[in-house]
Amino acid sequence: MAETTPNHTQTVFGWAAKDSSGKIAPFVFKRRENGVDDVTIKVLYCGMCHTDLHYIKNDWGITMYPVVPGHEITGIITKVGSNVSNFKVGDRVGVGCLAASCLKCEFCKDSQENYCDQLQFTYNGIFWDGSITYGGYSQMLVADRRYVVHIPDSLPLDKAAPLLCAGITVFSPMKQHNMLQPGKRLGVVGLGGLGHIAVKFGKAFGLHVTVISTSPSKETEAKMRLGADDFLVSTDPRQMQACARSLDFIIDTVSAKHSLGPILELLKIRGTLALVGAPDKPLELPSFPLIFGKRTVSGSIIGGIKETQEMMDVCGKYNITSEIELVTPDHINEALDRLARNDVRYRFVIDIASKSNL
Ligand SMILES: NC(=O)c1ccc[n+]([C@@H]2O[C@H](COP(=O)([O-])OP(=O)(O)OC[C@H]3O[C@@H](n4cnc5c(N)ncnc54)[C@H](O)[C@@H]3O)[C@@H](O)[C@H]2O)c1
Ligand SMILES: [Zn+2]
Ligand SMILES: [Zn+2]
Repeated sequence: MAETTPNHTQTVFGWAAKDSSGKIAPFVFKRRENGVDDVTIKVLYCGMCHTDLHYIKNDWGITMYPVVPGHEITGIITKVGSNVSNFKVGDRVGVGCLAASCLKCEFCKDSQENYCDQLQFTYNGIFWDGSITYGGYSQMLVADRRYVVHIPDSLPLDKAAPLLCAGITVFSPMKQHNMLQPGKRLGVVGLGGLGHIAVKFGKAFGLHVTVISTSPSKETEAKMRLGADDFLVSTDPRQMQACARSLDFIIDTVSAKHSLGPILELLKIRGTLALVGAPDKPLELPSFPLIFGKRTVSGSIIGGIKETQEMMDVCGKYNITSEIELVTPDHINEALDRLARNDVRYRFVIDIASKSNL
């Protein structure tokens, strides 16, 4: 589609999945010319979110191949359109999951574009001009100014990249449920890309943080490297029962089907479980832990752009970044395999600029 759109004349090098095999390969494609509301970004780094893997493998049955994944993008502005006043050439910026929304509905007007029903994503979306969007596993991006954020000077662009999706995805529900101030007890289920940033936010905001994981091997690191206070092995009923009714709020970042019952029992009466992980199979919701504990299960998708900028500024203030493993574009497939095996501490980030061309 992009190839047939008239003003899509800029040739870009990137990396795409062409089928559901789980592999990506070099891919040359076209992007639109920089419009009046656009900025052009030289992509320096792109985080590898588990959502990329879901799309690459067509886990959710909605992938439009070829798909150029990547929505944790940082880089430098190289061009700005005539309507752009809040960015200039040379600015350090980031682009997350959002590429377009209707700009008119109640959610767009209230800076909650992420709940607009016409929302289009940075990849595998349909832009306003009808073209398919291609993401950050590529050397250059053209983005509408309304979906771009500034990166504070204090944050390195590689370690800041995962904040654009993993960071805002855990920050937004934590904020909504008043978990940005000290005193409360937070649970984090799944210690991957999203989960480890939730632990960091929890500690920065003075919360007591309990990690709930299937992997006992992660305990030492969770406590020593990330500062978690407690660690529960979710498959150990004794440990789980000993902590029943102890947490105010739990964020569940697990990417595959798992049981919710034992997790819900950890919540205090009237506590909330926020689901952000997106398994391809439905989760079973047992009614007893809900009715006996007056508990709530909620969901949340990324965050709006205003909130993303707020989160970025908070990260600048508290010096919060992702723990990353930097990979060159030649090693994306190895990184995808490791991501699928849950073997990552805690986010792969592609050093896009390490490869000058394909
Ligand atoms: N709601 C949103 O806006 C949003 C945004 C980004 C990502 N996501 C989704 O969140 C999920 C996590 O993303 P991520 O990038 O942090 O992934 P990740 O692979 O870095 O982390 C996932 C964690 O889940 C654990 N896990 C996997 N299978 C498990 C199982 N069966 N039981 C228990 N634990 C298991 C892994 O060990 C890992 O710690 C993905 O499904 C992703 O698509 C949602
Ligand atoms: Zn993501
Ligand atoms: Zn809208």
